[in-house]
Amino acid sequence: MKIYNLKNLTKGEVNNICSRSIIDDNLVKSRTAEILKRVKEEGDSALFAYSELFDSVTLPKLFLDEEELKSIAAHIPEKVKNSIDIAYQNIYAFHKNQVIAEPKIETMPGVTCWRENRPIEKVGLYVPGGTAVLPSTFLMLGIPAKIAGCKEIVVCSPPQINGKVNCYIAYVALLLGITRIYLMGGAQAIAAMAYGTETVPRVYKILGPGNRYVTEAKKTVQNTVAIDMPAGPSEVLVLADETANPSYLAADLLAQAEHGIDSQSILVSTSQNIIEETLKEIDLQLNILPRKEIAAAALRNSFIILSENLDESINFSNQYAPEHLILATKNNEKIIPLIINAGSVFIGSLTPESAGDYASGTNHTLPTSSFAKAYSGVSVDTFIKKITFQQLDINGLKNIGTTVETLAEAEGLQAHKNAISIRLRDIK
Ligand SMILES: NC(=O)c1ccc[n+]([C@@H]2O[C@H](COP(=O)([O-])OP(=O)(O)OC[C@H]3O[C@@H](n4cnc5c(N)ncnc54)[C@H](O)[C@@H]3O)[C@@H](O)[C@H]2O)c1
Ligand SMILES: N[C@H](CO)Cc1c[nH]c[nH+]1
Ligand SMILES: [Zn+2]
Repeated sequence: MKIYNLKNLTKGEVNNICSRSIIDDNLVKSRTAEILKRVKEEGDSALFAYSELFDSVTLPKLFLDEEELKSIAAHIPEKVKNSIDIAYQNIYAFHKNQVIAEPKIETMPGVTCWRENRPIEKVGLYVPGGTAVLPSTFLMLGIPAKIAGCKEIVVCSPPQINGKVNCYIAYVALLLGITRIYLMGGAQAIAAMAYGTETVPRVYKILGPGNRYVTEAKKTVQNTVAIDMPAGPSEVLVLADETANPSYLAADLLAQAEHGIDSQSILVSTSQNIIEETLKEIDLQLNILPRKEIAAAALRNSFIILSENLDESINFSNQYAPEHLILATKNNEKIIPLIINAGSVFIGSLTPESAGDYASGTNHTLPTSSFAKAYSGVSVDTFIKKITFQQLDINGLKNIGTTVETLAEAEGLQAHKNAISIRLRDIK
């Protein structure tokens, strides 16, 4: 991990770190563009070809149906099944609470305005399955989609080496009432859902995290289809003072580092001692991880920042806008109101980020690459459109009439004015 002293960094260097320019993505951009173009032009045949190229499987067909999912799901170990069920309940409870009907507002006597929720009819969920298969992500996307009431839910996930999905993904599908999974990953899956192919239906909005190819593809197809947000590769920023526990800090930094070679883990601390102890802990813990090569590569893209005081640390964090922010200080409660940009926040030494990744209830599909400055993580709202309604009665038309006529005239739009005047004449 690179170590910086915040007071020695120029504004430009801080900007550079915060822009994630450490990850060079020109190659990813050109490869992704090529994949999108080919799927758009060739449809299914490109999808079969990319499965062979990237996933090393020759697929007989591009999806698994309900019967196949049932037979795969039958192999799920009881312990994992029970844990998925508990995670499901917590995620469901947290998201169900997000459905709020707004009251109607009478802005003037006789002028009533309100908004109603409508589910997006066709959504496409991307469930990552490259270096690790993530049934937890399937829960994070599928539960709010179901609560929102989306009619058509298309799900894509990369095929495993046997040409199927694993039993956890199959089990979550059945739990959610999803009866088909399309076997495709990466940019080609995003292209299929954005443009449609002979087999894969085109959707109105694509949601879900993924690696750099997936994220780049989602960003590119935005002139055709809506997306949730750029989500991935994973990141964490830990704010720690001298009271933090270095072994917990190391564990949390490594948890995100093991996601992928391009993950980023950042420690910002006011304590030189905590930094040194955390580095020692990282060495110890890294060596026993099965995915140590991946985590070690991610740590080479990661860094530690020594800051003078907590205010400086918070400013840096707001500028970096991390996907996950962990607060490991003696004054966490005071920091909370100062957080402006973050995807999701984990407070105190007993709140590991892994809890939110799997089961506490909050959504783990979160904005990365500083997009937390403008985007929220996935929620029921991500699957909903809000339609505004209004109704005027005679009183309302009389009350608002002159205002609208005057403004229409000021804009030189006579027909707009007439639409009011013609009615006012009738009710006088
Ligand atoms: N921000 C979030 O909300 C969030 C949540 C969960 C996971 N994630 C991130 O999702 C990512 C999952 O990545 P993953 O790779 O394990 O799975 P993935 O499913 O995102 O990607 C796998 C696919 O990538 C494509 N691919 C791989 N190498 C390629 C290459 N060289 N050229 C073109 N395409 C290629 C293949 O088609 C493969 O099927 C991780 O980066 C993780 O950090 C983010
Ligand atoms: N940390 C990831 C979001 O960046 C989510 C996840 C899934 N499984 C484990 N972690
Ligand atoms: Zn994680």
